[in-house]
Amino acid sequence: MRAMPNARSHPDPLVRPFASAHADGRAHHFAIVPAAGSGSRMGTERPKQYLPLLGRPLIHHTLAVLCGSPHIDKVFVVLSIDDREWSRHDWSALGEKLVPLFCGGATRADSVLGGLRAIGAEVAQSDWILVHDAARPCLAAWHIDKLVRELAHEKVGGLLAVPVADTLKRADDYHRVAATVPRDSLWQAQTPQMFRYIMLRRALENASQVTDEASAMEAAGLSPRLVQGDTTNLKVTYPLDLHLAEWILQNREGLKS
Ligand SMILES: Nc1ccn([C@@H]2O[C@H](COP(=O)(O)OP(=O)(O)OP(=O)(O)O)[C@@H](O)[C@H]2O)c(=O)n1
Ligand SMILES: C[C@](O)(CO)[C@H](O)COP(=O)(O)O
Repeated sequence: MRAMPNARSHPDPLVRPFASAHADGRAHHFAIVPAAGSGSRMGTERPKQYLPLLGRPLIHHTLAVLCGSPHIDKVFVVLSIDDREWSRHDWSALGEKLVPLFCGGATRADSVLGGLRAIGAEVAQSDWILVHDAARPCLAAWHIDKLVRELAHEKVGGLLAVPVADTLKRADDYHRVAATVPRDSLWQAQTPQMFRYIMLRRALENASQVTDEASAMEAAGLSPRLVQGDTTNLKVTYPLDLHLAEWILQNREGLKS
């Protein structure tokens, strides 16, 4: 008869019966960086995370800030199974924290969930996971500091976000204004989004068609906390964003809010 696996040491945290912890008794912080997208809105043949930005692949800037953060123990970057670019670049300057995982999926949520599954054996259930888009290369150390500090005593976790600053219009099918939408209480979600490993994994396993981690947590009935960031942490989506990102990185010191 085949021996039953010991549930307490089972590699899949969803099977373990109670929250495990590290030997030092504290929750650790890990980053997951979804980088398996094709960048269709950018319109370039090369996926946007590898486009040159100040002499390095765009994603190098993103990973450098995460790897350089004293808060973060390891940085897992989730790449497409078919990725042809990663091995063409030198990542050695980023040090030992960086771990590539070739397990990206069809959507951003699939890529994040693939990453969470892949690291299941080395994280504790209550560890914090910071999910950050590869396509946000202007993340700054102070963004991470603020997020980690403000969420340290939260049960659920939360995300960086900025209050909507413009008047909002809902369009009809002909690009005419159908309505003005009250912007009170509206925020634009950014990343990192920081949640406990087991809660985030369960939420994503059960969610359908979510565009960020917070949405999956909301679908699970939880209320992530909004931590105010700033617009320098932009997502490079369209060609103009690449120029804005370059300017922000070159002028970073003068932009600290
Ligand atoms: N299947 C996917 C799709 C997206 N991403 C990642 O999720 C982040 C945010 O997604 P987005 O800006 O939409 O990137 P793309 O999907 O590459 O862009 P587009 O939607 O324009 O195709 C990016 O770092 C992207 O690489 C991913 O890991 N796996
Ligand atoms: C996660 C995100 O960056 C928060 O703004 C965003 O939802 C990603 O969306 P995309 O449509 O995959 O670019």
